[in-house]
Amino acid sequence: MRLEGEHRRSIARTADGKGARILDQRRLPWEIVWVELRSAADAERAIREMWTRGAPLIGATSAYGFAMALAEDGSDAALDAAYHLLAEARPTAVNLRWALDEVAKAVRPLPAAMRGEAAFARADAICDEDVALNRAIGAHGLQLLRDLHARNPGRTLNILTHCNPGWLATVDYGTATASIYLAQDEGLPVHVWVDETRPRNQGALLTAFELAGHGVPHTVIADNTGGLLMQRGEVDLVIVGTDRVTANGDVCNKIGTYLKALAAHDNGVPFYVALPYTTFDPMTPTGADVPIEERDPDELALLSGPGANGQTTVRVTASPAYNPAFDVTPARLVTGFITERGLIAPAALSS
Ligand SMILES: CSC[C@@H](O)[C@@H](O)C(=O)COP(=O)(O)O
Repeated sequence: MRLEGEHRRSIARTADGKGARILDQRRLPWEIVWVELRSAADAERAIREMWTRGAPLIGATSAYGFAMALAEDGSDAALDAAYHLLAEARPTAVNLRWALDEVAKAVRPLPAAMRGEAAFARADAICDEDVALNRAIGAHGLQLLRDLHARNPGRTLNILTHCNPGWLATVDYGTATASIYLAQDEGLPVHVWVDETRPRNQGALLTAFELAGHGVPHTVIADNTGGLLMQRGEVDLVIVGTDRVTANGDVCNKIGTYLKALAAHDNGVPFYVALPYTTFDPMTPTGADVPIEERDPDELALLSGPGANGQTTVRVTASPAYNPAFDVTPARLVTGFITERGLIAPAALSS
């Protein structure tokens, strides 16, 4: 199953302009189901329950949710209530608060009756900008891939990624995947090792779906496999996305990213983080200061998927489970940040 078109747009305004349309990512890759969000409460639920996810897309969804609330009631009280409702939907991705602040900044000076339309316009602009940012990140990452390939032109370039840093996590292109899509489009031989990304399997379900849709050769691996592949020289570089990079360059991303960075460091494999400026958080000093989301242990204890008679769920442990959703990779393990402005060394952030 695939979605066609250069611009796949994982979020857009509904036809009547009063809501937002998202893909229900809980059902991918088995079914493509678009859902209409009609209120801030709908948007908050979709973010909290991960119908929609990925740092930039969470930001875009919250912006539309905020706009829906303001279209209904543009008063200061309604503005503050919607801001807080949405800001608390998920704690780790800084893009959520960034997008809400952008909308609030745009509408606060306006009379209540004008705030709804202005908020929708700002949300649209946030989405358009996200596409442009990812496209620019992709262009810089592509140059990096070309340079690495030129060192060993006879070989396929093996890239390892974690979680879903793709167009499903953004409005289009993705952060880490943008350069991979551009490389594939220009005929550079690439192959992607896709970490399954337990417990929610964003790699096995979402990244693999995206790469297949774009015709990129890829292989899903268990989360524990990357170290072995790196020792064997079968990974040329790692590119991941991020939910927040703090002032000192620490990288908060999906749980398991840190272990990949350690293995990459030990094996001399370059470890890159792709992100737009909206994911930098200069107000938070270090990764230790980032709130790490803890999710329902049943996400770990239960496995679900399509069975012979519809959706099947099985329990895979009889013991208590613990499910922190993100970890922190220290800046010292990061080779570079791939941004819309080019490559940035972690040391450059704190200098
Ligand atoms: C745009 S990519 C960066 C991250 O948002 C992505 O890798 C990630 O960790 C997403 O986590 P999720 O919990 O699925 O929202």
